[in-house]
Amino acid sequence: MSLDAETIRKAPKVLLHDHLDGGLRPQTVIDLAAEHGYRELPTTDADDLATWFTRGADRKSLELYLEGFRHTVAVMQDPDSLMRVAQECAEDLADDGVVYAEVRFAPEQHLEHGLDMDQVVEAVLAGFRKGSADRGITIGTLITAMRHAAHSREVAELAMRHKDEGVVGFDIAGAESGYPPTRHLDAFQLIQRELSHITIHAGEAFGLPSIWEALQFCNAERLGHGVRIVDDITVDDDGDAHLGRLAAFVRDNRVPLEMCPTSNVHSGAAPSLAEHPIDLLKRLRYRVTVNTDNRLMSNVTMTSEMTALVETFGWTLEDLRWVTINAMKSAFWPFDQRLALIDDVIKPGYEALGATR
Ligand SMILES: O=c1[nH]cnc2c1ncn2[C@@H]1O[C@H](CO)[C@@H](O)[C@H]1O
Ligand SMILES: [Zn+2]
Repeated sequence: MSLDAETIRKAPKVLLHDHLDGGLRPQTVIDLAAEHGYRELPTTDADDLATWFTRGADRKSLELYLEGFRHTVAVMQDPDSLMRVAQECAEDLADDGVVYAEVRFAPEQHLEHGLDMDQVVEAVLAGFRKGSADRGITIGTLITAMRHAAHSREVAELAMRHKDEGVVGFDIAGAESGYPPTRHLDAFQLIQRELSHITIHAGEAFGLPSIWEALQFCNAERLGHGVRIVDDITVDDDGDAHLGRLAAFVRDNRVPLEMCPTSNVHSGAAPSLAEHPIDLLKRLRYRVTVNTDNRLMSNVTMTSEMTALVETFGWTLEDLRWVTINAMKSAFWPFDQRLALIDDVIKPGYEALGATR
C-alpha cells in the first residue's frame, strides 16, 4: 500500500500541540463575525479568508505570524461561540483520524464581552465534550497564559480549578523574544505544587536560554516546538553528531518535542521544510512528536503534516507510528489510559495499514 494522504488519514494519530483559536473553520469565522457584528474581516469568502490567514502567517516572524489571531479571538467572546469552535475542533480532529489530542487556548483573551475566565473554560470544555462524544477521540485541554501579559498566576489557579473536568496542564505562549519563561515562575510553581503538568513554548523564536529556563527553572515536562535545540548540536564532516550539554540533557531525559514543521517555516523558526531539524532529531532519537500548531493559520491538518514529512524526508508508516507512540507516551493523561490507547488503538491501527515492526 502506498503511503498517500488517504492512508495517513486512516492511521491513528496523536496531537499534543494545537491552538483552539488557530484552528477555526474559515466559514465559522465568517458566521460568527456576522452574528456578532464584527466588521473587520478582510473578506467574507471562506476560501479567500483561509488564504488570507496563511499569507499573513507565512512572513518569517513569530510576531507577524500571531497577528491573524486578532480576528479569531475577536469572534470567540461568548459561550455559544466558544462552544461551537471547540465542538467543531473535536469533530475536525476526529475526521482527520486523531484519536487523542491536547488542545490549548488562553482564557484571558476571551473576556472582552464580559465573560469571566471560568465561564470561558466551561464553555470550551462543554464544546469538547459534545464534539468528541462517540467519535473515537479523547481531548485533553491545556490552559495557556500569554507570556507578554501578567496574569499567569491567576491563569494557573484557573487551570487548577478545572483539573477534574478535563484540564490536563498549563502552558505559556505568545511572542517569545523578550519574555523568558522565568517571568512566570510563580505560576509554574503553583502547577507543580498541584501535581499537574507543564509544557512551555520554548526554542521557537528564541534559542537555547529559553529552553534551558523552561526545563531547569520552570520544570517543563515537554517543549512546545523546541526546534532551536539544534543550536546545541553540531554535525561534523563524517555526519557524526556532537551534542552540547543542553542537547544531551533533552535527549537523555526523553523530553518530548512538540514539533510543528509547517508553522515553524511560516514563523521563520526553520528556513524550509527540507531544512527543518525534525528529521535530524528523529535520526538522533530525540522524543519527536508531530503537531499542527494552528490548522487555520498554517493551513495544515495532522494528515497533511505527516504527508509532508513522508514526501520531504521519505518517512515510512513505521516512522509515523513511532512519532504517534512517542506522542501518546508523552500525553498529560493517566498512564493506564495512555497504555490502553497505544495497545488497543494505535498499534492495531498501524498494523491494519501494513506497518511492520
Ligand atoms: O507557535 C506559537 N508560538 C507562540 N504563541 C502562539 C503560537 N501559536 C499560537 N500562539 C498564541 O497562543 C495564543 C493562545 O492559543 C494565541 O492567541 C496566539 O497568540
Ligand atoms: Zn503553539
